[in-house]
Amino acid sequence: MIEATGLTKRYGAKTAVDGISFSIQPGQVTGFLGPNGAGKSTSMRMMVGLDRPTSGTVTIMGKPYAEHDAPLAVAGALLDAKGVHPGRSARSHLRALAATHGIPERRVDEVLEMTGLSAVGMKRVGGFSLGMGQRLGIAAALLGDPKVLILDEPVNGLDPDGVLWVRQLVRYLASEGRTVLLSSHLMGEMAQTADHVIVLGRGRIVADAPIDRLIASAQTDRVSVRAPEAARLAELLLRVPEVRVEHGADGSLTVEGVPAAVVGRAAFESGVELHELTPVRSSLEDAYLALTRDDVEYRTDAAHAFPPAA
Ligand SMILES: Nc1ncnc2c1ncn2[C@@H]1O[C@H](COP(=O)(O)OP(=O)(O)OP(=O)(O)O)[C@@H](O)[C@H]1O
Repeated sequence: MIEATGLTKRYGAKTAVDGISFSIQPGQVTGFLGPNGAGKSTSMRMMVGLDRPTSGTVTIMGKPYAEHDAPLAVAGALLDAKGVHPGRSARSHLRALAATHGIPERRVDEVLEMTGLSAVGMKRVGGFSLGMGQRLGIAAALLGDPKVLILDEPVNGLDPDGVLWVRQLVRYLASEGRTVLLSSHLMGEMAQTADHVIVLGRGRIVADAPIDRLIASAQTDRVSVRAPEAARLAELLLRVPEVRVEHGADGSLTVEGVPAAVVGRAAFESGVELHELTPVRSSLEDAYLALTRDDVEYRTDAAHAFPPAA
């Protein structure tokens, strides 16, 4: 369990984390989401004592991380996969880490095996790909067989196989009763991995909820429709005041503002033939974008970023 109370971090005039409180539960995967600069990494660094809170507290299994006798057995973190000496081999890096924490050497082989790095354990880390570096960072986080895993963008740089591996690994670790917190900007991946999400915006919590509830909260009436007489159907539907209709490049219509039953009835009563009538389910991305619309620090106005070709 990770618990924060009034957790705050200021860097000069900048408030990176602004008095947040939360409780991250064992036995599930919690996703940490938020736009660039929202304060996710700063919060994670404070959890493992790499940054000192300006005020407030964060504890892991009931105590600040640094106060535990065997901290690597309490929490393992992947925060900066580049923080390894490039001249060292993966194995020697992990052996040194194990030795300083009283962890038996056979555990090094176990984590190399778990992360698929056994074959390259003797290779210099400087020659590692981004994905191999991420795997080594995860291996280091797992070294102490910790109760809590804190992973900052673990799938960054991984190929689809690696992304799937991280998903299966963290789900397995959570099923064993561990607490797993991970950040990612990949909403589709997060939707398949997390049970619960905490969304930050400008250092504050904008949502803390089970993922299903968050996605459901973004559900709107949206229906995908295909009809041979699409233009006529659109004209009919637009007579209803709250309806908006978008024409897709593939000839489909997306109808917003009324449920599928209303669209179906309107088509039926007017004798318009339908080939498809599908309610469009909201996604984690829809929910996330709606929640963080006002909290994006570095915004690109798409209309200006991509001017229409002359
Ligand atoms: N050492 C530092 N000194 C000054 N400002 C910092 C420092 N570390 C972070 N910040 C600022 O604090 C804010 C939060 O940064 P943080 O890295 O925690 O965000 P994040 O949510 O992890 O973003 P990203 O998704 O881009 O990784 C940002 O505005 C950042 O510029």
